[in-house]
Amino acid sequence: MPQPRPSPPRSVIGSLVVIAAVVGGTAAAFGYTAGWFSPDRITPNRMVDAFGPDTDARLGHRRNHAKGLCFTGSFEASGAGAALSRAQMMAQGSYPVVGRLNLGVTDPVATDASARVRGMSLQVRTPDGGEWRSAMIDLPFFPVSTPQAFYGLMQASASKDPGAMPAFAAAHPELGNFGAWAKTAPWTGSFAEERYNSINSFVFTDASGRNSTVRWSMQPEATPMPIPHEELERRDASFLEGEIRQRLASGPVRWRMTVTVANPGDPTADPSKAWPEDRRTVEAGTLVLSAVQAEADGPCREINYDPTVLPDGMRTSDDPFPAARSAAYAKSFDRRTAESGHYPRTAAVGARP
Ligand code: HEM
Repeated sequence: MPQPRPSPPRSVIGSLVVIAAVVGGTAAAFGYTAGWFSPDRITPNRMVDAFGPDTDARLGHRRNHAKGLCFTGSFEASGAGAALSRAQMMAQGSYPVVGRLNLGVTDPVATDASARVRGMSLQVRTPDGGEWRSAMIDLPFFPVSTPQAFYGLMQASASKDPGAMPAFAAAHPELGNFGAWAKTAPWTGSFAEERYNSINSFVFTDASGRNSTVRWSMQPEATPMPIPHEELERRDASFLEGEIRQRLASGPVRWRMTVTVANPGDPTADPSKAWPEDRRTVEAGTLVLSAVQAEADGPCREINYDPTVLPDGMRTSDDPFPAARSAAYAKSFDRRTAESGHYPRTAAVGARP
């Protein structure tokens, strides 16, 4: 008869219980993050899925702001921004930039005239190893107040139910401001004539440890020339790329970086609310765009312009968007890099006429 096995000592049982709890807890945490336990939970995957089905044309491309082109240049810091942030890119000097001009579309071959929203993404690197990434748009404010509402907006706009959008708009009156902007804001014929805004707020910390909550904008040196939308519709599908290449033939294109400081009580957590016009501003420097490159082969192709990648002296604020954006951009990045075979390096699909 086999000998009964001696019982394990109490300390071993205790360790096993702890390990089981840790393993079980970790699995539960993964399950929770993946949304297995709560069908209504918004996960990064669901957020990215909400931009629409992965059609063949989209494979390998960004799941939003899918059409764009890369650029290189520099950020010429005036030094004035050092009053707000100790980040090296705010100290007077010239720092290399890899950026991306893009359109707020989910289809990489959408026509330029179909995109109401244009974007600019930047990566600035400094000799101390600091890195600043930003993805801005030419809207003055975001259409909705929270990431959850943005998800709801995408679902409502994709819904076959004719009542979905009116119901969403009734529940989110801030959307009316976007509707008014989209109807009345002039269209221009150039990426160079747009003002690009951070929309989200961030916290800058100066050398003495003082914090300021800020938003920033890239203000064009070029004068915006309004063009009727019907006229843009008659231009070729990628007229914006052609225009910026032509403009660059006569020299670099510039924007001034303006940092706006919130007053106490300003809505720092709600990007659908613009701050009053009279807020303190600091001219931090000039963005110089010197050359553009097709995205397929360009230096921005593999950059994830995650707005939470910030140098020492800058951090996220109480605005919930950057964290939600970071999670969604990572998912989109994972998908598009895994599908890179569908987006050949030598064919500039995004720039097809
Ligand atoms: C929760 C809200 C948001 C979600 C889920 C979202 C989602 C996305 C995704 C999935 C991408 C593609 C990322 C990649 O593949 O690298 C993207 C790109 C972009 N988004 Fe957002 N976004 C959000 C809010 C915003 C806001 C508030 C702005 C405006 C400041 C913005 C501006 C941009 C721009 C300019 C790009 C292009 C970035 C690039 O050039 O790589 N997004 N967004």
